[in-house]
Amino acid sequence: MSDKLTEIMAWKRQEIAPLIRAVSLPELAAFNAMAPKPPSFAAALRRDDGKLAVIAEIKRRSPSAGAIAATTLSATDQAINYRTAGASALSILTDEKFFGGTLDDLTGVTNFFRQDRPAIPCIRKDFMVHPIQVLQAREAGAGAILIIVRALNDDEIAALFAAAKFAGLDALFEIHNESELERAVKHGAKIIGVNNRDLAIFKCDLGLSERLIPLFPKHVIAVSESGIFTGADAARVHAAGAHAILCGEALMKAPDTAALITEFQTA
Ligand SMILES: O=C(O)c1ccccc1NCC(=O)[C@H](O)[C@H](O)COP(=O)(O)O
Repeated sequence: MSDKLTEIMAWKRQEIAPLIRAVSLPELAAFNAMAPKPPSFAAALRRDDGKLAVIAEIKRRSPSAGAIAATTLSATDQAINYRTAGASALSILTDEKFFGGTLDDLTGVTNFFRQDRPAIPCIRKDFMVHPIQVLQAREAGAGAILIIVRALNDDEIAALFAAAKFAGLDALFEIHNESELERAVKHGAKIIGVNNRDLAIFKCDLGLSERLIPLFPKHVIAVSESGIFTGADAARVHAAGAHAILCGEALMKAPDTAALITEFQTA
């Protein structure tokens, strides 16, 4: 791992160091029992009609694209736009340094939608390394966390996944090659996403989803992430077996969000 992800992970470990304390599984379970239950992320990704579910990402900037939206963009306004346009779930980047997001973005969005039915689930999109971030995600109303297989050792993955389960959260395992897929499956992942973006050179290749998704165990929910801009792109990964796509830049910049989501869903 010698690329942007290495730099981000090094920063993340430094950023959360002052917050770290032991977080036990009973503590997470107790919090889960008393907090309002978040809508199921996993359930939202399997559509009854067989169409692609769209996880719409709120992303103000990124290392690969630079500025995507104004720093002043309201995450809640963007979430309302996505929901109205037909998104099945939301991905909310909470990393500030590289993506311009905050945990408050996530809290604001989940609070806004708390009474809405059907509820829309949110994933906390951040670089998770310690169960304290899982507790933060649950407190902020997320329904899922991200586990980037390549960035973590097996003990860290096991600790994060156990924390997520006890906190009542789903986990999206992100992979980029066959050996990472094998590791995700070994950990019992139920939702696996192929990141089409090579984080060393920032190039997206949908061929990666086409290569890896057909290898997923049948019970796993398959997500294709990054570099999806058109209905034709969505059709490629749908044909490969994706249940859902995770899309940021294209949706953030779309002049007509509903039209693009419909294009993705009907691909
Ligand atoms: O997007 C980046 O530049 C990036 C760089 C380093 C680590 C992660 C990165 N992206 C995180 C993501 O997973 C994407 O935001 C997500 O898949 C959506 O991608 P896109 O639709 O291409 O905006």
